Amino acid sequence: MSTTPAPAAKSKFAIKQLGPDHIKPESVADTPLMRQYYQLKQQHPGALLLFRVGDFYETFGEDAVTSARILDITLTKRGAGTASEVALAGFPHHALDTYLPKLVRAGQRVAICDQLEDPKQAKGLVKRGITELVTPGVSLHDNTLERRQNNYLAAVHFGKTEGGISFLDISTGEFLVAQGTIDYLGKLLQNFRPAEVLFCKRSRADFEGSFGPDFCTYALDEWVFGQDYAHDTLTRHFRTTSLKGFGVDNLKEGVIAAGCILHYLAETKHTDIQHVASLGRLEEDKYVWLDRFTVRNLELVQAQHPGGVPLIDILDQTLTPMGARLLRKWVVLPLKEVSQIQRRLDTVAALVADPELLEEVQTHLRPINDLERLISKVAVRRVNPRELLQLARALESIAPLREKLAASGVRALEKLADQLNPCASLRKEIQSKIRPDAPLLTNQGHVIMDGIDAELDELRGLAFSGKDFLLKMQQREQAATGISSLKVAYNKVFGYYLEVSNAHKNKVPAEWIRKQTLVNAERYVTEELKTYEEKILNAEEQLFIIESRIYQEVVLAALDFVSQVQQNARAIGVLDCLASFAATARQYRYARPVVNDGPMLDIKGGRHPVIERQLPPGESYIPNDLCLSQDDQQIVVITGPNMAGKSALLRQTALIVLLAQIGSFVPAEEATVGIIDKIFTRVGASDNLSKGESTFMVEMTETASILNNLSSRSLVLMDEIGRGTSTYDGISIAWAIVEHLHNNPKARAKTLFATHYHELNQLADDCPRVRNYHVAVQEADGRVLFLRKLRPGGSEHSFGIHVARMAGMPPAVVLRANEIMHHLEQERTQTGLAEAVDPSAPTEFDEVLAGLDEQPKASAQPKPRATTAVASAPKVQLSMFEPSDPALERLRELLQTLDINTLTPIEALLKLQELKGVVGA
Ligand SMILES: Nc1ncnc2c1ncn2[C@@H]1O[C@H](COP(=O)(O)OP(=O)(O)OP(=O)(O)O)[C@@H](O)[C@H]1O
Repeated sequence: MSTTPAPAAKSKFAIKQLGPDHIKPESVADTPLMRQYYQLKQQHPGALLLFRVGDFYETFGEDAVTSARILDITLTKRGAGTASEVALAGFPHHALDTYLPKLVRAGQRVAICDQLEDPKQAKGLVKRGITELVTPGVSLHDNTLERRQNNYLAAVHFGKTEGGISFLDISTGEFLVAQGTIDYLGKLLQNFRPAEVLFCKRSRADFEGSFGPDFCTYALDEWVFGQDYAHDTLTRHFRTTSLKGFGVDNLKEGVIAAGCILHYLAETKHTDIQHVASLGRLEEDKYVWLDRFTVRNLELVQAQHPGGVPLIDILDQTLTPMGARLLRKWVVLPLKEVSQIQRRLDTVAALVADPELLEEVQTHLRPINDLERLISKVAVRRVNPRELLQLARALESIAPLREKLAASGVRALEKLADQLNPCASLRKEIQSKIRPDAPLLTNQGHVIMDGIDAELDELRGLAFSGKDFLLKMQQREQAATGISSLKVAYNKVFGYYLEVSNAHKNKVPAEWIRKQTLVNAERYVTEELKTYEEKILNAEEQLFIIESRIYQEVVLAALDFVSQVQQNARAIGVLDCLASFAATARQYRYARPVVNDGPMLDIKGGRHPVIERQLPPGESYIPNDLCLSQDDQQIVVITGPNMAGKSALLRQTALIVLLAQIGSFVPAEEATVGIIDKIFTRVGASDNLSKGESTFMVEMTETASILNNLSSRSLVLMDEIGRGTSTYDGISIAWAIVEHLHNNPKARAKTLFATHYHELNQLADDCPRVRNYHVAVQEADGRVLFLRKLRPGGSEHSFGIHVARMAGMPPAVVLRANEIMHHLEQERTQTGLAEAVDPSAPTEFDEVLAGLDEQPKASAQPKPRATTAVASAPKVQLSMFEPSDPALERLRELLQTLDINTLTPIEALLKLQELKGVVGA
C-alpha cells in the first residue's frame, strides 16, 4: 500500500488515512526503543500502532491521544520536559481483547506490534514486528464480531460500463463476487452491510456520489485495481490456472474487486487463509430484485426508527450462528426459481407436520457452536485450546443428527444428512490430547493430557511433585538439625531457600550457604536445593516447549478438516434456517403458500408478521384478503382514513411474497404467489430530510427508478405518492403514475396504491384493471372505530381531523377544522375541479418523467382520457383562496411554504395563530 497521503476523507466513516508527515522523524527519537517504534509506525502510517513493551501495549503521540479518548485511559508523557517528549497511553497486554474491539468499532485501523522473541533471551533491544493489522472489515477477534451476523469486507471497482463488487468474511471464509449496474452494487451494499469498503483512491467521489457517506471506507492505490494483477492474485491463492471453475472469469470488474480484497488481506498480514477456499458468484438473475429503498422501507434486517423491530427479529428462531447468519442472507435474497423454493417449502412442511422430528433436530442443533468461525480460526492458526475443545464438542452432535435426518424419510433432510460428516478422527484427536480443563492460552501449561508423551509426563512429575519433595526435605532437615521451626520456602528473587529463626541459627550446618539476613531470621541455600531448583525451572520450560509442539500438531491435524467442517457448517446453516421457519410456522399459525409461475397473487386472511406480534395484549391483528393479477385486478387503489391500516396492508403483502419466496410459510390462511421478480416500494415521504434532500425530489427519484425497471412479474407498492408537493401536483402525479402502470404494455406490474386523494378512484372508470378498495372504519357519535377491513369501493374522506383529535389537538382547533372541512365539502359539490386544475399544464412531475429515458414519453404524459376523468372530479379547496383578496393571497403563500412534515405540534399552533392574524380572524 502506498504511503502517500490520501485526499481528505469526506465520508463520516472514512478510515483515517494519514501520510507519513505526522510521524516523528527517527532522528528526533531519543532511544533505540523509540527509533524502533517510529520505524514500525512508518510501515502502516494510517493505522494506530499498539506497541508491545513488556506487559503493556503502548501508544505514542497522536495515537496516544486518540486511544486515550476512545478507551478512556490515562494520557501521560514519555520523556516529559525533554526535546523528545511524546504523549503516551497504554494498557496491560492481557486487556487487548477488551480494548481492541473498542478501537476497531470507533473506525480505527489497528496495527498490533508484538515482541518477536523472549525478552529474557534477547541480546540488546527486543525484536518487534507487526503481527496483525485489524480493521473493521478484517477481524478475527471474537469481541469485534457479532455472532449472529457476518462481518464483510467489501471492495468496489468502477468499470467503464459496469461495476464490480466483492465481499469477504474472513471469520467464515465466505468470498463472493458480482458485477452489474451501480444500482445493483448499491443494492448489494445495502443488503450485505459490509463493515468496511475498499475502493480506488481516484473513485472516492464516484463512490460517495453513488452510495452515500454511510460506509466505513478505505481507499487503495490505483495499481491494485489492475486486471492482470487481480487475476494473478486470485489464481495464486486458489492454486488454479484460471477462474473458469468458479464461473467468474467473464466478470472483469468483479474479478478486479475480488483481487483487491485478497491484496488487502496480504497488506493486513492475513496470509493463512486456506479457509477462503472458493469464490462464489452472486447471480443477479437468481434473486428477487429488492431495491435499496425496499430493503429499508420493509425493515427487513434493520428498523428505520429506534425501537422499531425488523422482520429478521420476528423470524429468527435459529439455534446456531451459522443459521442466524444464513437467514439474514436469505431474507434479502429471495429466490425466483419455483423448484428451489418448493424444495425449501417441502422440508419446512415435513418439519411442521412432525413436531417430534422438529424437536429432535433442534435438540441436536442447539449444542452445535460456531463451527464455521471455529474452523476459520484453525485455518488462520489462531485457535486456542478452549476453542479446539468447542470444535470437538460441536462435532459430537453431528453423528446423531445425521442419523436422525437419514432416517426421517424426508428426501431433502436425507440429502442434508449426506452432507454431514462427523469428522470422528478429528474429534478423537482433540479430545484425546487436549485436557478438558485446558486454559485459554497455550503458554501456561496444563493443555495436553497425561499419557500422550512420556517425556512430558516425566517433566510434569518433576515440576509438579515439587511440593512433596520439598516437604520431605524440610522434615529430614528438621530431624537432622533439631530445628523444628525450620522451613523450606520460595521467593522470586532468591529462588528456594531454608529459613531458620535467629534463636536456632547456631545449629545450622557449616556447608549451608547464607543468602539473606532478616530481622528475626536467616535464609540459606544448599547444593541439593540449588540442583533441585535448576531441575524444576528447566522442567517447566521444557514442559511448555513440548506442550506447544503437541498442540501445534493437533492444530495441523485439524487443518486437514477445514473443508469438511465448512461443509458441515453450510448444511447446518440450511437445516437451522428451515427448522426456524417450521418453528415460526407452528408457533404463529403460518400457512404453506402455493408458489407457482402463474399470474396471480392471491392472499386470504393475510397478516403483517411484525405488527401482529407487537400489538398490546388483548388486541388481535385483523386479517385481510387481497388479490392481484396482471390480467385482471392489476392495480388496487386503496383509500381510507389516516391510521386505518393502509400502509400495514401494503407492507404485509410484500412481506408475504418475500416470505413465500425465501421458502417460509406465511402469515395468512392461504396464499397463492405467482413468482414475483422485483419488489418496489415507495413508502412515506419525510425520511430523507436529515440528508438535506428535498422530500419531493427523493420521492420522484425513487418513483422514476421504479417506473424504469418494471416487468409484468413485478410488485409495486406506492404509499401516498405525491403528497410531498401541492395537492394538484400531487394528484396529477399520482394519476399519471397509475395510468402509466396500467397502460404499459410490456410491464403489467401488480400494484398497490394507497392514497388520500379520493379523486384517484375515478381512474377505475377508464382503466379496466384498476380497482378501488378502502380500509373500512365506522363512525358513531362523531368518533371513528377502525375496522381494519379492506372492502371494495373508494372511501369518501380521510378522517384526518379525528386523528388530530386522537393526537391531543386542542378542541378549539379540532372544532375550527371541522367547520372548514364542512365549508370545503359544500364548495366541492358546487364546482368542478377542472376550473382549478388544468391537467394539460406541465407539472413538476412531467419534468421528472421527461428525464426517464427508458420509457416512451407519450405514455408518461397524462392522457386526454385522464383529463376528462379529472374534469368530472369534484372541486377541492382552491376556491377558498381567490387571489383577488391580498390577505388571502398572503395566506396562500404562507400555507404553500409550510412543511407540515417538519412542524412540531407547538409550532403548528403558533403558525395557526399567525395565519389567523393574517386574515384578521
Ligand atoms: N389489520 C390490522 N389489525 C390490527 N391493527 C392494525 C391493522 N392494520 C394496521 N394496524 C394498526 O394501525 C396502525 C396504523 O396503520 P397504518 O400506518 O397502516 O395506517 P395508514 O392507513 O397507512 O395511516 P396513514 O394514512 O395515516 O399513514 C398500525 O401501526 C397498526 O398498529
